[in-house]
Amino acid sequence: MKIILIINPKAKSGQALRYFRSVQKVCDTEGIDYWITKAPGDASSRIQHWCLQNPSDKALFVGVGGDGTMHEVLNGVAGFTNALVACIPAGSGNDFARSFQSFPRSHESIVELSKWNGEMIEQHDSAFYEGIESGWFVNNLGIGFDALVAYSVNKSPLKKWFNRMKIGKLIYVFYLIRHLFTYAPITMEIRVDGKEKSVDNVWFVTVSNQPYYGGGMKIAPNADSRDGELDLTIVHNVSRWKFLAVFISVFKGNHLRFKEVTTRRGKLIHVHSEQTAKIHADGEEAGQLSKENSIQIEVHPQNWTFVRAHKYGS
Ligand SMILES: Nc1ncnc2c1ncn2[C@@H]1O[C@H](COP(=O)(O)OP(=O)(O)OP(=O)(O)O)[C@@H](O)[C@H]1O
Repeated sequence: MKIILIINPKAKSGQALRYFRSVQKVCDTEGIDYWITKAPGDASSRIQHWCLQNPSDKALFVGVGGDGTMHEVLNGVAGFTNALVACIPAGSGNDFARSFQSFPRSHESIVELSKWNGEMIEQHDSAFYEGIESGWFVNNLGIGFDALVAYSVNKSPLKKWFNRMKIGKLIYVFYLIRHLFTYAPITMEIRVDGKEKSVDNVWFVTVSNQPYYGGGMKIAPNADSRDGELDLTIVHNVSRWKFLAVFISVFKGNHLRFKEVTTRRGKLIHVHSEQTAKIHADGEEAGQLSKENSIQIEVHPQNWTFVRAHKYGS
């Protein structure tokens, strides 16, 4: 079994790279391979290439970065039975690591990984989305306001500054408030396992495979990546000020008590709108909804293998 660290040098303004430099010698001694990604998308394509070139070998791909890095690792291993996944969280939000027991950023983690004996394996669900763009996600996919916030955060020149001040997670709140007073909610037709409903004044719909997003907000407290279903959270018909209250309550997962928050659960989801809305998958840009297209999201139960750490690290 090969163990390969996938290091995103851009994650949390270089945190992943700094960690890797501190353990590079241990990797060399322990026989752990490493790839430093060269650009967005590089991790997925290199993993796919490795799996195709080595069909009779197995590899454990350890993402060293944030949720964008884990999103790329998952898109790389999808469909390959010779690839497993682990995580050393080194990003700004690290929502993946809140639900999937990851390795701490330590020298010991590298040693533990090198001695890994095939135990601590778990099967988890992921989901495939198809609209203008298509791909896999493992945390959540959002349409509407939350995608707009995610786009702004990803493009923001302020991200470095927030990370340097050690308040990286607050950048989501910053852009939330910025867009709060200008965002125009839209009507969406939402079909869950064949049951369709038209919902007016939707701020956003989030489809979750695990509870967390946006750097620790518990958007779908009941989501479980092993139950073969996706959890929808729909925020609609809410005034701007109440929306702020709803959003603040998401940090603790208390938003479900608001009548403006509807939840549904299912395996196959379609969303359509006559108006445009941005889409994110695991916080990464994933196209947009418009009247010419819809998006379909389908859960694929237990289709990837995770190697968890003995102790939690985030
Ligand atoms: N070599 C690279 N150069 C530029 N961007 C890269 C490179 N490798 C990966 N990326 C991109 O970097 C982006 C950010 O990575 P990631 O999400 O892991 O870190 P983060 O934003 O700090 O953490 P989080 O998503 O947990 O808040 C992702 O969109 C990923 O595709």
